[in-house]
Amino acid sequence: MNSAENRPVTNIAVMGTSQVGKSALTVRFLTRRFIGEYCNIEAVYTHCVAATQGDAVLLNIWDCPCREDERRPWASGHESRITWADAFLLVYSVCDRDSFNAALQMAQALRDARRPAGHAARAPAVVVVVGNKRDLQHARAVGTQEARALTAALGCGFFETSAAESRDDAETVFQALLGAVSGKRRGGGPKACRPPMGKRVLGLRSLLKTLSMLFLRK
Ligand SMILES: Nc1nc2c(ncn2[C@@H]2O[C@H](COP(=O)(O)OP(=O)(O)OP(=O)(O)O)[C@@H](O)[C@H]2O)c(=O)[nH]1
Repeated sequence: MNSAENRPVTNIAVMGTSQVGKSALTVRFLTRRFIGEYCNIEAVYTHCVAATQGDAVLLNIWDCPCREDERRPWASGHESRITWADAFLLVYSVCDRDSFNAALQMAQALRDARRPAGHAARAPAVVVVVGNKRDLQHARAVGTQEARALTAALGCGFFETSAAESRDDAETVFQALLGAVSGKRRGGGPKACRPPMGKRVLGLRSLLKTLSMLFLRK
């Protein structure tokens, strides 16, 4: 067994309604870049990160794209994500109240799904709600204090980000998720897990290739 196989693995599902910046945040975290236009592909990115607290972690990030008309992305086909993920990043746009309402409903649905009635309590997932597009202050439709209070009431972490303007916001969010997951795991040992069945697994090299294809298209 090599050292990579001994690394703790953390699975993160990035969810939210369409056009809120799920791919932008994921790509910003993985490459430190904002390219403005993202392929609408569903992919699991595998990446090794040095966690702020503790050793290196192998991260699987499932960027779940959402169709334009899909206002309830948690309503169907999400069971595999719920069982697969250690943590959920629920993204909304601070300029789009519907996307915020959807993120709250998603957080609620995750909480209910991870604690099925009549079953022994299962470890609740780490859920962080992220209000993205903080740079678009003139178009803001969701207040910071309101969002902080409502997400806290659901037991979620909360951040506001700008994938477009900040190089550090995405890093802060993903590191907070990693810290919360490893905090929960302490004593339980690393989880052995794989990318979800049937999903395309991309390393950083494939992601960079996809990004350079996008640049060349422009
Ligand atoms: N101003 C601003 N625009 C952003 C930001 N993040 C993303 N965008 C833009 O918002 C649009 C949607 O971004 P994506 O990352 O593709 O959004 P998504 O949630 O992955 O969208 P789907 O694939 O449709 O689910 C793109 O035009 C991005 O350039 C941000 O922080 N600020």
